[in-house]
Amino acid sequence: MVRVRGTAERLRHRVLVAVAVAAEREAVERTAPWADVTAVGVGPGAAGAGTATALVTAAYEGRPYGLVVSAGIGGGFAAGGVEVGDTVIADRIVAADLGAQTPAGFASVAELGFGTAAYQPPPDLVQAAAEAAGARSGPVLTVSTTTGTREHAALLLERHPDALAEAMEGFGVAEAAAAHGVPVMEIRTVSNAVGPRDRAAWRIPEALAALSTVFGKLSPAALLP
Ligand SMILES: O=C(O)c1cccc(C(=O)CC[C@H]2O[C@@H](n3cnc4c(=O)[nH]cnc43)[C@H](O)[C@@H]2O)c1
Repeated sequence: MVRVRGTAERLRHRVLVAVAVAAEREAVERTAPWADVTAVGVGPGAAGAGTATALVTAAYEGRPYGLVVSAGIGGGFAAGGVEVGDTVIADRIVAADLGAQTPAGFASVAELGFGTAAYQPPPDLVQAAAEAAGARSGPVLTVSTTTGTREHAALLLERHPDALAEAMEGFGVAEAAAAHGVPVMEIRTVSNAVGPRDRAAWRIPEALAALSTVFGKLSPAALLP
C-alpha cells in the first residue's frame, strides 16, 4: 500500500520525473526546470530499476523525493474519447498484463494473491494536475507489449472499460515509489491510438511537444498544492 504523505510534508521534498527515453527527458526538461528528470528505459522492469536507483541515491544523499511522476508518450483509447495530442493524467496505474492466463480468462497478479495490480495516485494531485494542464484523468494501463491489434485493444477494454491510455512504464515506476513510501503520478501525452499497429500513424514529435506544453503548465505548487 502506498503511504501518502501530507501536504506540508510533500512541500519540503522534490519531484522526480521518470521517463523512458532521452527525447522524453529533453521534452520535460525544456519546461520543468523545477523537476529532476531521469530516463530509465523502456518497459516496467527498466522503469522500476531506474526509479528505485534514483530514489535510493537521493535518500542516501539526504535529499529525498516527495513525489515521483512517470511521464512520456503513450497510446490513447479512442473508445474513451482520447485523441492523438491529448494529455491523460492517471487516476489509476494498472498492471494490465501482469498475471496468468487461465481457462476462465486473464487473472491479475492481485487475483492470484501476489500483491497489487494497481496503484492510486493521490486524488488531490490528480485533480490539481488535470485542472492545471487541461487534461483528462482516468486509468492508464501498463503493458509489456505495445498493443498491435483491434482484438487485443478490445480485450484490454473488456477488462478495464474506463481505460484512457496505455504505456509501458507506469506500474514499474509506481512499484519503486511504493517501496519507498513516496506518492506517484503518471502523465501521458498521446502519440498514437491503441489498436492495429500502424507505425506511420505515430505522431511522436507532436506528443513530445505536448509533453513540454503540459509540464510547462505544472509547477511544484500545482503538483504539491
Ligand atoms: O511498433 C513500432 O514500430 C514502434 C515504433 C516506435 C516506438 C514503439 C514503441 O513501442 C515505443 C514504446 C514507448 O512509447 C510508449 N508508448 C507510446 N505509445 C504506446 C502504446 O500505444 N502502447 C504502449 N506504449 C506506448 C511506451 O511507454 C514506451 O516508452 C513502437
